[in-house]
Amino acid sequence: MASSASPETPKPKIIPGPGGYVLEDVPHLLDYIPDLPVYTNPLQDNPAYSVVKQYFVHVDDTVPQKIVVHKDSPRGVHFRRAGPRQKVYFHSDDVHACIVTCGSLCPGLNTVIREIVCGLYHMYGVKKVLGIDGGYRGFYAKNTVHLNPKVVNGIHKRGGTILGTSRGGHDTTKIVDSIQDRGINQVYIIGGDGTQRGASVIFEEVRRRGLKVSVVGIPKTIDNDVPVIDKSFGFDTAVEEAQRAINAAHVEAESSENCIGLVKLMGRYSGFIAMYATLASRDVDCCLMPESPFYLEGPGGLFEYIERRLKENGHMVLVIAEGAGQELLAESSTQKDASGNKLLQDVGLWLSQRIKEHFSKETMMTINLKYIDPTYMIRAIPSNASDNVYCTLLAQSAVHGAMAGYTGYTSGLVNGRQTYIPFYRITEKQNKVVITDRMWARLLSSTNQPSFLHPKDIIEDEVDEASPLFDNGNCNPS
Ligand SMILES: Nc1ncnc2c1ncn2[C@@H]1O[C@H](COP(=O)(O)OP(=O)(O)OP(=O)(O)O)[C@@H](O)[C@H]1O
Ligand SMILES: O=P(O)(O)OC[C@H]1O[C@](O)(CO)[C@@H](O)[C@@H]1O
Ligand SMILES: [Mg+2]
Repeated sequence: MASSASPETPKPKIIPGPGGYVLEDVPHLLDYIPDLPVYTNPLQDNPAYSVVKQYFVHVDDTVPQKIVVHKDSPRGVHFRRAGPRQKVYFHSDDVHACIVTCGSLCPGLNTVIREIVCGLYHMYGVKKVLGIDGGYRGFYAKNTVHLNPKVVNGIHKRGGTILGTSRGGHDTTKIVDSIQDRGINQVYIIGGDGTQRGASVIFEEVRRRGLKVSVVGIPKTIDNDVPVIDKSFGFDTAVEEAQRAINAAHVEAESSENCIGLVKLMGRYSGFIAMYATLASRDVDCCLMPESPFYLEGPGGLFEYIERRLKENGHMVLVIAEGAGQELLAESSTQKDASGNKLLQDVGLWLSQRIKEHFSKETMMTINLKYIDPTYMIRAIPSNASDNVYCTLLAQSAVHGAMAGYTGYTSGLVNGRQTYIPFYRITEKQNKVVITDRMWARLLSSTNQPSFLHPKDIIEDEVDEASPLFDNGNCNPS
């Protein structure tokens, strides 16, 4: 169904209220297709929900972005609370949904696919759900697969994505042509920051064409670099799996004299995996991340610290995120992957080499170094129990929002509540570890590593820049 849409780029829907309250609302199909037929939500007749008090989310329910406030502070930015609405804008028989997974693998992708299919089927009676094969390019260059609860049963126990995924290949016109030609009216797009940027331009094109199509993002990434949300699904599982590599490094290091266990972990631009794996392990003596510059030689440098730790303890464990210290490598790479992400040099191998050279040439100390790079092993696994529950809630929230006619949003957890976040808030920046925050101080005090920084080197981050993992008082109460 098409209508006479206004061609201009949609403006953010900012709704002010008393006391400095601001709702950063998400678009609705009614914004550009007036007079849409409205239906009663079929959930009201679903026996599973018959005893739930106030099952439907109140139209005015919103969730604050910041929950730590002062008594005089303004009420601040809020997002629309996710969940089922009393009225829906799709008749179940008319829904033709599709699901696509893009970017790299992440534990939980299959769980989200499963729960979107089952949510649509069991909660709303929707029978037509297509899986798009192989990421964005699958819309126009690959086959599709029909999904139903039987097809997706049990897939949450498997790593990877049953739909396949890819980088690159985002051609907005071809993708929206495919959506239009196939009569798809709900598009569920699972992926990281790049994917959400792709979803945002698909939504804009859909809106420009005036199509009755809800475009919904579900944020995934083990790197946790998607802003605003508490954390991305798969992160927890990846951190848990990284413990196995750190444990092995510790066992090796403890077993030989002057032994260094060095572990490289994923994290291209953000060091969350390295930081959380370090904090969880307590066996790590030093954690290096892209957000915290370091140097090797001289007073206060890494070599001096390693030497001290070996003399004190006889062994040590180092964790380095793959994006750390890239500026120190002689040749920094200018190569990019198909999506435009920087392809990095192997900082783990480089650091191993530099440490070995330093101790053989500059000191009388004989060292042992055991290098472990678990690479894809931390993400090519099924999600753990906590991520599985998280994926289920994200997927169900995504479905409720699309059925209620919302579009152009990412389904995300903010301060422990499911919300709908407008795409522009998700795509405007990347989430990074804030090294002026207490959490980094906690890490420094747990490892006793040097900070490699002087207070004068630190440019104050604005309070709003702080990562939700630190700032929201939920995942990591300060
Ligand atoms: N600015 C953009 N506009 C349109 N499409 C984009 C944009 N950035 C990335 N994409 C598309 O999104 C898809 C996934 O992007 P990318 O490979 O960067 O992974 P991601 O979603 O960031 O996940 P991760 O980084 O966790 O692997 C690719 O198909 C890519 O072409
Ligand atoms: O080799 P691939 O599949 O492009 O993935 C590598 C990247 O994926 C990520 O894990 C993001 O999921 C980055 O940390 C890493 O650099
Ligand atoms: Mg990314």
